[in-house]
Amino acid sequence: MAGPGLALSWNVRMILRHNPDAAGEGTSGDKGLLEKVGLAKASIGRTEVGPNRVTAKLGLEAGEQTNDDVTKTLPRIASALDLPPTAVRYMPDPESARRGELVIVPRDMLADTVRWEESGPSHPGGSITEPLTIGVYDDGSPLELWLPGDKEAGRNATHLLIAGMTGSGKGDGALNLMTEILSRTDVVLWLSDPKGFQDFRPLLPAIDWAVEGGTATEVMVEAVKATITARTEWLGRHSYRQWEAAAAQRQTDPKHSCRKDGTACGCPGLPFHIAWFEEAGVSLGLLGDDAFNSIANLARSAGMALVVSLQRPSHDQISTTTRDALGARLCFGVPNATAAGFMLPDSVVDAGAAPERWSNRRPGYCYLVTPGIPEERYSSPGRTRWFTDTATSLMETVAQWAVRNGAQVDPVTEKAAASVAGTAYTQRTTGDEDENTHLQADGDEDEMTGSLVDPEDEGIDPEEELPDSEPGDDAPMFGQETGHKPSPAEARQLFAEALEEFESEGRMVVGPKDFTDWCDRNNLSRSWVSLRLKEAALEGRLEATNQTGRWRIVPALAAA
Ligand SMILES: Nc1ncnc2c1ncn2[C@@H]1O[C@H](COP(=O)(O)OP(=O)(O)OP(=O)(O)O)[C@@H](O)[C@H]1O
Repeated sequence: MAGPGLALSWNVRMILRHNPDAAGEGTSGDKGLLEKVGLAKASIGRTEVGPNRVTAKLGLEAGEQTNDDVTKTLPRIASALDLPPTAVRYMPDPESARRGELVIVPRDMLADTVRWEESGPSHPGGSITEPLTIGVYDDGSPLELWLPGDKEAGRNATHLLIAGMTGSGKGDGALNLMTEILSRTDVVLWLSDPKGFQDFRPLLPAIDWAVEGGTATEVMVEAVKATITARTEWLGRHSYRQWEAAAAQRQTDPKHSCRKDGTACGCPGLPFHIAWFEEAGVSLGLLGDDAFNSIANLARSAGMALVVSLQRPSHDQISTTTRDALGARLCFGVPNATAAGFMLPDSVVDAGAAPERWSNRRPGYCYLVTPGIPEERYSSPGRTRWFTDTATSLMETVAQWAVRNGAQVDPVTEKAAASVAGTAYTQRTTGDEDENTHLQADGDEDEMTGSLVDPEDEGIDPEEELPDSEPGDDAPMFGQETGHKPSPAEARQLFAEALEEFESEGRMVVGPKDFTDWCDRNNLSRSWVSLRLKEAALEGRLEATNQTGRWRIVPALAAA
């Protein structure tokens, strides 16, 4: 039975308000269309028409063609219908190699930019369990995601990987998400941003801990590791199989008591926790994939999510293992199909997703692959909202609101972070104090790009006997008096003082390179420092990190 609903091209034209008959195509138009694109023997079944969406069941001739053939013809279908390539998608039926559904979204509803301040946060004062709305899909429905899991909704907790090339609108996309997070009442945010909070400055007051610079990020990662353990333990003790909104509140339910006698314990709640690593190519390069990986795998059961943003989604920035451990992806325009393939699952690319077609010409356009959203949606483009200068004052308002009404860090997370980061955490400054005193642990640009092991130190054998420095070995070359060479006991004392000084400055991860000036001042060699660092680790003053030659200071000052 042929009805008007059966003709794809007719419906597409109707939606676009073109006169269907003018083109000489009525309900019989589909045959011609399919023939033109090389699918002559395919048949179109039930067709549904929405305000800006036509979906049609497609059946291919048995044994002749497969769903892959349809995928290949998508650009030609778009051409035949005179639509942009991203307007046509195909969802293969997982049960059949020759059936699927063609989805056509004729009008690009994303072409008009939407300013963020026109709508502002979607659920101000709500819970992080409500959807985080970051824009719209091309059919006008909300573009949203969740970070915490929900057993009843059948949704897993996830981390998020955000990628896009310069100018693709990744920065504004991040602001959409961050303003959503900060307008909820049961979540705490930590942020590492090597770009000096360029995009996020108005929101800083609401961020519990914000760091820039390589060493400070290392410290934050060490703190995240420690909090994972403490938080998982807390959730277990309070009988939560995974984090849920009730965990963030004071524990008044006997079902979630840590007391043996089964009465309500009244413990303070544990807000959801997000650790956000901007331009993570830098931090990943510094920290190594393994460190990130292990964190990503364990954090989800601790009521924590990682948000990781990357400019170049490729193997040299992040391993496939880490990428997969992160789960959800938000992909803005990318330079080429390889980058798209790295970010999006094959099935999503096959269904028509092609972020390389936008590159940086369509800022804000993105694909979102995330738990809780039906897979058919993954290949639908969305657009995040635009942040202009006029958004700043509303961002500041959101931040001020969050300072008063948002979640405070809980004692469990706070203690675990302080036990590792010491004063770097306990004396952290927030944006509402002094903009210029943010923890910039080293401010050393070089440090941001390369290995943390100084090339000069790479060859050092830590097992080597303590070398006797030759006189003059460490003396300044010109114009300064040859300094006094400290005795071994003095040297150790100076070294202990140096560690205390690093600690008081919040520089909680150190290596020989950090002692360069100190060596010059004290007439001691870097190889002596390397050995002394190792000894200090044996004594418990330092602890090894995942990076060779980098040591974490075990806080003494915070504990005192
Ligand atoms: N949804 C949007 N609609 C319209 N313009 C947008 C949108 N999102 C971002 N833009 C604009 O596009 C340009 C690039 O955006 P943005 O700076 O966020 O890109 P980016 O990917 O973060 O680039 P970079 O990595 O260089 O910071 C900016 O001028 C921004 O205002």
